[in-house]
Amino acid sequence: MLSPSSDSAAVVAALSISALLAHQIFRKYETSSLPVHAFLLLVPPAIASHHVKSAGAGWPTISELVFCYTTYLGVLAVSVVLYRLSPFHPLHQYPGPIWCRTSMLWHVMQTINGKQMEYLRSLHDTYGDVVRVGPNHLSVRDPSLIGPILGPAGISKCLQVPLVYPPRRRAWNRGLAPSALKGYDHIMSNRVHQLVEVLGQQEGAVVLGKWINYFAYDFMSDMVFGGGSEQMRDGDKGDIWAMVDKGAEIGFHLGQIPWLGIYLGYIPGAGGPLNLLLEHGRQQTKKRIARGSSTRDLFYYLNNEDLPGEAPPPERHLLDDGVLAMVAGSDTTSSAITSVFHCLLAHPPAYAALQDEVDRFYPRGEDVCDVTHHREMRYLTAVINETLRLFPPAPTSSPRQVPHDAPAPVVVGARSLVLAPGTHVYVPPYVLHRDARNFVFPDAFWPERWLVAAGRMPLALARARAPSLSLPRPSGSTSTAMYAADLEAEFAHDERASVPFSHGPANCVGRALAMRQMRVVVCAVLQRFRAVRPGDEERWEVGRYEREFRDYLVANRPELGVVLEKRW
Ligand code: HEM
Repeated sequence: MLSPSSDSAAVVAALSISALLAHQIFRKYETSSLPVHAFLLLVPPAIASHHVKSAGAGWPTISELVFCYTTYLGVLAVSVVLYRLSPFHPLHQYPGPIWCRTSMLWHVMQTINGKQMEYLRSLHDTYGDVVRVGPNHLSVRDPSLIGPILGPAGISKCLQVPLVYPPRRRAWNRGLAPSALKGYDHIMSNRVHQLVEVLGQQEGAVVLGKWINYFAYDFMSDMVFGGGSEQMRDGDKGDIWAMVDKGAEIGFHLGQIPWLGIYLGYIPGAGGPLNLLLEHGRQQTKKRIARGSSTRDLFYYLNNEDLPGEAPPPERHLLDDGVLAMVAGSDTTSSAITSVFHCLLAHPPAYAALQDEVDRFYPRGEDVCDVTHHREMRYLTAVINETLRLFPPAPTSSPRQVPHDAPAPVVVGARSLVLAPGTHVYVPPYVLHRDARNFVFPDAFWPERWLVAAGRMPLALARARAPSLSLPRPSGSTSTAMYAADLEAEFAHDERASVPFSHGPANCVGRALAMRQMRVVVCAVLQRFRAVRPGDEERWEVGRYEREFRDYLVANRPELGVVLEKRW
């Protein structure tokens, strides 16, 4: 309650005007500085409360403080929401659910279950190819806009989700160029042979994803830091994978509401596994920098050790690079390889076709790490492409953002998408991959589609390999048969829309390495083992993988139980 001495109408008016001013400052500068936030949110009501205090009293009462703060913050919140809903907002013209317009909290609530990719897909199915998914956030499903948004003349990466700090990208490019990859081949060879050996020692059903995780982490540690991990030998002693999974999940949610992340950063222990993950990556990096290079690992390039005349980059960039390499270099590839095995086990004809190809190129005794056959292994490539289409390891990838201080809106693509300063844009791979206009039978695993599209397999043969696929019955037809002519007419395959590694100058720098790793591991396992579903068919339910596949920037996948029978 206000004291009788106060002029409450004047105080309310002053508080409201200050709140409206604060909104304009937040809107224009989107600052993430804690002192600025504290000043704008706390100081005006504190000053006002001194004006409303009872005459002669030293300090305002609790009720006077509550009155001032609720009035101020209430007006601020209402002003923000009304502006976001109003025709004055620069994204007003784009369709989307009303709650999405008001706050990113709605988005977080819808995606906290890890199903962001399915949520975005459903929004696009309802609202079209460009949807307003947040107050200042658009999601785009039009393949013709991929180049204009992500390409060289497009929009740069959202700085709240910093991956590679842009000037550092050149060093990453050097460290993952074809010549550098050759230098990592011996590491790949040692680790792949070790994987086959440990898998051969397991009895009964194995959780394949766990072993692929161990392999990926050991390989990444050798390749990035020159060593330091022996998970295949000793197990995950430091609980690294729990840290990676949980840390990625927390980082994903905080990335959507950056101010929340800033506040939590000041509360000791609030980031939990995310902080542990960051700290672990930094420690690994510090040890590696202190040790110097014993081999040409990735840090040999990131630390400019390959450029003798060049000074090393600042330590803070190297620490960020170390954390990024640790997660991006192991979790994504492990996810992709695990998904390949899920798809093969769920589709025995595809497994049989791939086994034939592996046996042709890598019969017993042939070194699976000899990568010279990869180019000719077209079915293997089709299986990997198809797996990455259905289960992209980064299902929504990272957004782009028009800079806040851009002098004018950016206009992109033939459809002249107008993006105001500050707009975030998602181009989610999962959504593009599962659009029937880009890929016919979008939810089906059908590797043959890639061969048909490349002119390497007749459509009729590809169709015969997948008898369960059928197009909707033509109106008036009573037949359930799929006629070749129907499919010919309906066959959609737009490779522009296949973007598991994203697109453009800030795309995945590790693409070539990841493809090499996936090919080698799949060939190595198929050469040595026959992978079968564990006896209990009920437990091995095909739909479970899809249901439990979750999007936390990097996909979180369910355990994959497999029995590996030795082939010789
Ligand atoms: C199947 C495996 C992989 C997939 C599907 C994948 C996918 C992606 C995607 C979608 C992005 C975001 C790109 C964008 O925002 O445009 C990305 C970024 C990145 N990836 Fe990968 N990735 C994989 C493996 C790897 C590997 C093995 C490395 C090696 C260390 C790596 C290193 C990176 C880095 C450093 C970035 C940040 C690039 C930048 O910001 O300039 N990735 N990846």
